[in-house]
Amino acid sequence: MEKLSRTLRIACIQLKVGTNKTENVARALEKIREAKMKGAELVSLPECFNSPYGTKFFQQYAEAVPEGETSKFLSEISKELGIYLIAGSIPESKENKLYNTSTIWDPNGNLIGTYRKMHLFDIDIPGEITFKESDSLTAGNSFTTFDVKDFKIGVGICYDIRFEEFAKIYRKKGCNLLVYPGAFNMKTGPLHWELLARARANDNQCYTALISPARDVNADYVAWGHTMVVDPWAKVVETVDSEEGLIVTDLDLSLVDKVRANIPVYNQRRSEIYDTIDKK
Ligand SMILES: O=C(O)CCC(=O)C(=O)O
Repeated sequence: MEKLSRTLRIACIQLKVGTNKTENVARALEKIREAKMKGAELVSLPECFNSPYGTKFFQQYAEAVPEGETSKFLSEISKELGIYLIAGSIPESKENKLYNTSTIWDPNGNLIGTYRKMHLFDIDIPGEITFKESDSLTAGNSFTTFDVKDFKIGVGICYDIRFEEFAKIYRKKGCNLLVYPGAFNMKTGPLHWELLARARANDNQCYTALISPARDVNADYVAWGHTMVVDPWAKVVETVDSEEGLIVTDLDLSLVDKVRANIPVYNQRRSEIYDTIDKK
């Protein structure tokens, strides 16, 4: 019984996302069912799973949370299947503002958390990729954690993974699993996606999962794919390529304990020194 609460079967869905919202949601529900059939207890969808990723789409696809239709389907499926669900993200509309928002559902279909992307993706690599989320989105300001068995899970979205302080706060809050629905691109994905997943897992000695949409070469924004789960040793335990796919894997907290005991960086930090210099 004790051991059971320290293992968790997680599923990460690398979903094919197109321009038809109804089809996107239906497809997500189908894949969530497949994950449940494989025994998943916690399922995660990618960033922007009901809408194409792009500033010009956010307004058109946005919904209120939890009043919108996508939330209704998410609540129903989590309850029907008795699973925890991190619903990647969707464009959320609230009081004339738009957010990139992840909703989290429990096995009774209750909304137990929402996370609004805190760091907006504004990038300008002339001649290659220019993207400015802050043209249409507002940033969130709060962290979101929730518990499943003995796991404490912290949620971030995509670009958030570049900010190591953000992940460190989750570690301080006691998280042992970080989940980032995300959609890197063909410029930053090849060098940075796996590097950042492994870096955050290594810094914080926790499991880290990154969940991308599948690659669509005809889309305005071409996602890198490569959904992956990394363990606290910073080892990639499972990954997929760029097509639609599903990872189902078991996480074990004894590995988190072991790594943290073997390499005690967390307790050896010299915060008193860093803080003084950082504040200057
Ligand atoms: O940081 C990157 O390279 C990609 C970030 C991104 O695509 C996003 O935040 O949605």
